[in-house]
Amino acid sequence: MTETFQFKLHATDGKARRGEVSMPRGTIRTPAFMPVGTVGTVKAMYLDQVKDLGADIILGNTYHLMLRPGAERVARLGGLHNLIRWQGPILTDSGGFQVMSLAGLRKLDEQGVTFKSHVDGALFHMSPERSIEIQGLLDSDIQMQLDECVALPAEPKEIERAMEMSLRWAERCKVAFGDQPGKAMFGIVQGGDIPELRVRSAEALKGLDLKGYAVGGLAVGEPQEVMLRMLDITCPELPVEKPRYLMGVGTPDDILRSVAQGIDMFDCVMPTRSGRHGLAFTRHGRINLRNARHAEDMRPLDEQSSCPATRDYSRAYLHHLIRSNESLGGMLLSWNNLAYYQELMAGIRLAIEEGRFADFMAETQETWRRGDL
Ligand SMILES: CO[C@@H]1O[C@H](CNc2nc3cc4c(=O)[nH]c(N)nc4cc3[nH]2)[C@H]2OC(C)(C)O[C@@H]12
Repeated sequence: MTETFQFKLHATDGKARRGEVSMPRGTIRTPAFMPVGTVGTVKAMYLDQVKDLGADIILGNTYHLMLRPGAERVARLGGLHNLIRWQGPILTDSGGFQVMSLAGLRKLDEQGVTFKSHVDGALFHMSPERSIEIQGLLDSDIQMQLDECVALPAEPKEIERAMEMSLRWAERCKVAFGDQPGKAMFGIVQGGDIPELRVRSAEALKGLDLKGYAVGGLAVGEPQEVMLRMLDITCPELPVEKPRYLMGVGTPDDILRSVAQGIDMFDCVMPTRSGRHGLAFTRHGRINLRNARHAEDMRPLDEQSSCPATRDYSRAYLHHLIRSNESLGGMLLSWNNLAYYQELMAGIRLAIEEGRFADFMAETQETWRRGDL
């Protein structure tokens, strides 16, 4: 832990990076996977479990928390860490993406976004300044700029307009954030699937000398190779000595291939959301426990795992729980999936330290292909 926000690179292997982010609330070992805690909870998990699995940081969402319980209320209650009992770092997304994907967007202009809450239809306006103010009220450790993420495919002119406005909003967020030594505000590279817009966005954000850089506008339905090509173009434009965060990614394969492009931080609802729907991620690939073939299979998901959900419960029981829509089914598979994601991250970090990341990636992908489900 440090009084200020620091990023140190310990090792590189090709473009893959092994580092750590140090902050007053704790140290984040990178490459890192951040479990998503949208409304102040990593769904179906106790945060002690999340920590014990190796997560150093979790994610919260400005959009959801401003609606419920409300940013000023969270501040009155002592901040998000105090309320949810998570003492490590928290990164909060700024709300723009959630407004586009969840709320009833009413207006988007230079001033910000005006939207109707998906909870009760109430009207809200959020400017870049208000987004940073809300993240401050939440006592967030890593705050994201307000940006406009355009769903792909989109017209180049539309992508350019959104990218340029996001740059202007980044400057306003930097001013609003001011100087908070133990915290960080990250810029977000936009530019869709257009290389020269990606480069322009990255270069302009680099000029703002921010503490970290996210790559946004991806994992919005584009093919994996398009996402990877945008990383291949964007990462070289970002400062080597600052952390890089790929928003909303992804599957285990997405993560491996993005680490290979130089990404340090990830978040995705995949392990928790798909766990609640019956999908298990394992060392041997994915298992859909809804499938009737598991109904009498008394094997656990993986008897060699250190995670009780993975080692001690039969597939037959998990199948029964998911088919019966019992809470315990989602709890056990969320536990299994987050355990698998953190085990994958630990394997990635060690492989980079030992200079064998390419072999680790190939072996892991081969194990998934071979299955043994
Ligand atoms: C696989 O999960 C689905 O895919 C989305 C994740 N993909 C994603 N790309 C993102 C881009 C941005 C961005 O450009 N800017 C800001 N501020 N935040 C972002 C957050 C993002 N998350 C999840 O979001 C929904 C709920 C649509 O389905 C999930």
